[in-house]
Amino acid sequence: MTRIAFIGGGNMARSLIGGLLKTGISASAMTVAEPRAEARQELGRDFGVACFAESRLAAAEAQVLVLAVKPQIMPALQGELRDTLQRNRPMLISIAAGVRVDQLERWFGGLLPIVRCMPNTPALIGAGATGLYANARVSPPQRAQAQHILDAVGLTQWINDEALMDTVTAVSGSGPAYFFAVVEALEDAAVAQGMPRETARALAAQTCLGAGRMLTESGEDPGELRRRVTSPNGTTQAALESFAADGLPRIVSRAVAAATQRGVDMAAALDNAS
Ligand SMILES: NC(=O)C1=CN([C@@H]2O[C@H](COP(=O)(O)OP(=O)(O)OC[C@H]3O[C@@H](n4cnc5c(N)ncnc54)[C@H](OP(=O)(O)O)[C@@H]3O)[C@@H](O)[C@H]2O)C=CC1
Ligand SMILES: O=C(O)[C@@H]1CCC=N1
Repeated sequence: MTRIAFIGGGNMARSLIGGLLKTGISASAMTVAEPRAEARQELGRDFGVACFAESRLAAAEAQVLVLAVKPQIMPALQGELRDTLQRNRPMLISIAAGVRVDQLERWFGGLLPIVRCMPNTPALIGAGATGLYANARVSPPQRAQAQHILDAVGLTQWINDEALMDTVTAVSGSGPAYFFAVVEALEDAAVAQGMPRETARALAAQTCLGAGRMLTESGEDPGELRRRVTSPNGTTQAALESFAADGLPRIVSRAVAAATQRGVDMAAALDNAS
């Protein structure tokens, strides 16, 4: 039985643990390191996993360590995990935004198999999207193991060029927030026209779900699906012309560029600090 230790028991770790339990992995195969006593209690109660205040105790028997702390915390883990890593040589799976494989190798050891990945919060309901990148030390079985862990919470895509991991973060890692922001704006627009907020929310949220399902289930091009909604000189055309006049593609591309750059900058800040 492969033992998996989560270092950090916050939102993303909870999503992954919940997903893994649903695939049939036993709670006894997982441990969690989490400094907050209340969070440890909740993890134990909700998932039946053993929780520890100290990372080295959670990691002691693990073949796979999922590093699920905030990027700024990552360098501090090296002291806590040094002995365990030297003894067990586990595979590391980092989910931290921005943090590069060469940084992980520097902090935790260049000989370790390391997977850098970027999931997203819909992982909580098994509808996540994750990009994964592996260093040269990751063997084919370890690659399959990492994919199995992330497959438990949704779709996975291997990325061959690590520089694109910041793009993954900007597109699907942060992406759920963009769609929530669009739903908020749609809702506000409907309310401004006199619609009750609950009605506006229900219509906007179901439209988001329906459009997403059409896209993923039909396999059709989004442009084609858009054209099918758009009657000549109809209401959709009026809205899309307004979007075009306001420069929607440029707005989106600038936002994705800003998120990508923030990932790069977050990693650079860690270079300067560590
Ligand atoms: N939220 C998102 O949408 C996504 C986040 N990510 C990445 O996932 C990572 C975790 O994010 P998220 O789950 O949202 O964050 P959370 O803050 O919810 O979880 C991180 C947890 O790690 C704990 N922690 C802090 N220091 C240590 C330590 N030394 N040892 C063990 N645990 C520690 C924190 O405890 P305490 O609260 O006491 O500090 C907290 O419970 C981040 O690196 C983020 O970039 C990736 C994809 C999507
Ligand atoms: O905002 C962030 O930095 C994290 C990474 C992707 C989603 N949330």
